[in-house]
Amino acid sequence: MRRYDLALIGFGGVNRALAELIAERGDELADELGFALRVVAITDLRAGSLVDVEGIDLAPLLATGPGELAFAGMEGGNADPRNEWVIREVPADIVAEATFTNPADGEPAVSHVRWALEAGKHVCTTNKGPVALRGRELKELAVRHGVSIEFEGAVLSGTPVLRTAERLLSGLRITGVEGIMNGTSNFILGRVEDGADFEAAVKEAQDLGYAEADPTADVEGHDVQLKVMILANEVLGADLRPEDVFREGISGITAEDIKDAVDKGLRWKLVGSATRRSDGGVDARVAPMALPADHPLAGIAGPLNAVAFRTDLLGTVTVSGPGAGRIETAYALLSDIIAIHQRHANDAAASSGHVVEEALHG
Ligand SMILES: NC(=O)c1ccc[n+]([C@@H]2O[C@H](COP(=O)([O-])OP(=O)(O)OC[C@H]3O[C@@H](n4cnc5c(N)ncnc54)[C@H](O)[C@@H]3O)[C@@H](O)[C@H]2O)c1
Ligand SMILES: N[C@@H](CCO)C(=O)O
Repeated sequence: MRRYDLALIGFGGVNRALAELIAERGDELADELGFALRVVAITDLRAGSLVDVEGIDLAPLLATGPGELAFAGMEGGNADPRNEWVIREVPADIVAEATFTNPADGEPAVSHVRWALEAGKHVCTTNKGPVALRGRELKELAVRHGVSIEFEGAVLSGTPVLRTAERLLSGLRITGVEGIMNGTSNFILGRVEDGADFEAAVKEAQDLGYAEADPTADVEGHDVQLKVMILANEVLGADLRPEDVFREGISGITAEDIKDAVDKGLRWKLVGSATRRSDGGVDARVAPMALPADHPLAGIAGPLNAVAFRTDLLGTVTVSGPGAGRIETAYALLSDIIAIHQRHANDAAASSGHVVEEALHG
């Protein structure tokens, strides 16, 4: 059976949840998917780095609280993350990048992805920075090195929006996308609608693992701005930069505004959209909107998100599902690994994917 060795860059909510999936359901997944997964390296800003080319024993790491994990002193461990060395030199097949999203220039995640691709390693990432800000260049780099870069989790966590557009809507002309694309802000708006305090709702979203490391990115619309860029670039063939996407967040909406809207049968939602103009250009924006209760997006509640594709032959096709969450986003990484396997299982390049003796698996 083929086996893929993984290097996890960033060991916060998402990559820990991926490690949990591998530790708890690895055998079941191998039976179902036809390949095994093994973690050979982990790096994290706070915990340091840990390398074991024979496979890291994940159970003790997962039994340690996130804030308490320190790799220094463990065999193969170091207090320093040593990202570049790990990404370039440790013999892994796939690099899973899940460090902080930097909406300004995407770094250092852009470099993490570039190092991996240059080293001939596939990349799966949930990090919106590299995809939104440097996606075109990184995809070209991947092609040049005969590897894949997959990023389903960059939009709507594990809900398959990008792959639906790429694989299931091909042949249609997509003229625009519109949706609720931030779990945190949607959760906050709902909680304030229920009477909670705004700041308390932000804290709840952080505790539930929905929010960015700096939740300003959620509340002020930077996160949706990046997602709109990704959708516009991937689905509408645009090449948008942040300054091309008008952005307004939800911080200007008061509890009073929310109550007034409810009294009028309206619901405040943070809506992102990208629309193809008749001259071929794309208009894109992020802004709060008070939607009538019967609007298809008005009922999308809590961390649930939705993206509606406007198409020529089918009219509007909407994909809805979790927009945030640790395990939901770890599933996005798993779906990326499945996509890499499906694309490369028979490649010569994939011969770096190790073959595990059948005998080991019965
Ligand atoms: N949590 C979600 O619901 C969700 C959904 C979709 C996408 N994402 C994206 O996935 C990524 C990870 O999200 P998360 O919820 O796990 O975040 P997190 O803040 O829980 O974890 C990020 C981890 O990366 C580490 N890190 C940061 N910079 C690093 C660096 N330079 N080198 C090594 N480690 C570094 C941090 O120490 C932290 O442990 C983010 O980019 C986020 O935007 C998250
Ligand atoms: N912070 C983001 C994570 C998913 O990208 C959200 O709340 O939607």
